[in-house]
Amino acid sequence: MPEIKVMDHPLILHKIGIIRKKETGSKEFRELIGEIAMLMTFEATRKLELEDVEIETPITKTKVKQLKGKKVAIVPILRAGLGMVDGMLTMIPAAKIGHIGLYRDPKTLEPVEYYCKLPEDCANREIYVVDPMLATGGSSSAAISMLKNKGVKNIHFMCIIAAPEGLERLKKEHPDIDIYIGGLDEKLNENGYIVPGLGDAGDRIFGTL
Ligand SMILES: O=P(O)(O)OC[C@H]1O[C@H](OP(=O)(O)OP(=O)(O)O)[C@H](O)[C@@H]1O
Ligand SMILES: O=c1cc[nH]c(=O)[nH]1
Ligand SMILES: [Mg+2]
Repeated sequence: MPEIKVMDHPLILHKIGIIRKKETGSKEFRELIGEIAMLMTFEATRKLELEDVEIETPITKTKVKQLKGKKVAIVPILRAGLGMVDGMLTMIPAAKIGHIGLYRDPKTLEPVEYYCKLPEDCANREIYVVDPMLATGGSSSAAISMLKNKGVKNIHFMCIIAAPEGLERLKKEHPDIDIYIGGLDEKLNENGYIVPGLGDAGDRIFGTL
């Protein structure tokens, strides 16, 4: 069963409070996005399957748990999704990384694709699509459709802030994926920005405001 989970861990909520502040500068913003992504990875990977394997400690033989089956790939939606990758790699260092380049046309709010490079074996991996912001849902829905067109089945989506409108769209267009959200906000404004939100995540991460 697909899972939709809004984070409730105090460390995650505290850090989200800091990135919302308009006076938080790029350096701190970028560091916190990475830390939040790292902490959210704990929740988002809870369903990964384990198997028992026999090993030898320096003392004796014993059984330990190891991750079973599919390997992981992280797929950030450029640019802002890049800010989440290093934090996630701290938790899953062997993950492969795919990149999907999309920007949202400021007038139409429609996603415009400009890049796609995925691991060759992505159809056999557990895929984590990441983007700090889920606003109308256009970008994340398009990215997930691109992956499905390449035969990827096990898709999880992780974002730090979501608008209800984007969550509804994603649930409708991709009812089969897990969705992990740091904070679920009130609404979108007339320009398609999340309220209260945190502004433009990509610009704040890369200092291009
Ligand atoms: O849910 P949506 O309405 O599609 O909006 C969300 C998208 O908008 C932002 O990207 P942006 O277009 O600002 O590109 P950037 O990451 O290069 O800044 C954000 O990082 C998402 O990708
Ligand atoms: O509030 C928003 C909406 C889309 N993209 C952002 O970076 N922020
Ligand atoms: Mg942006």
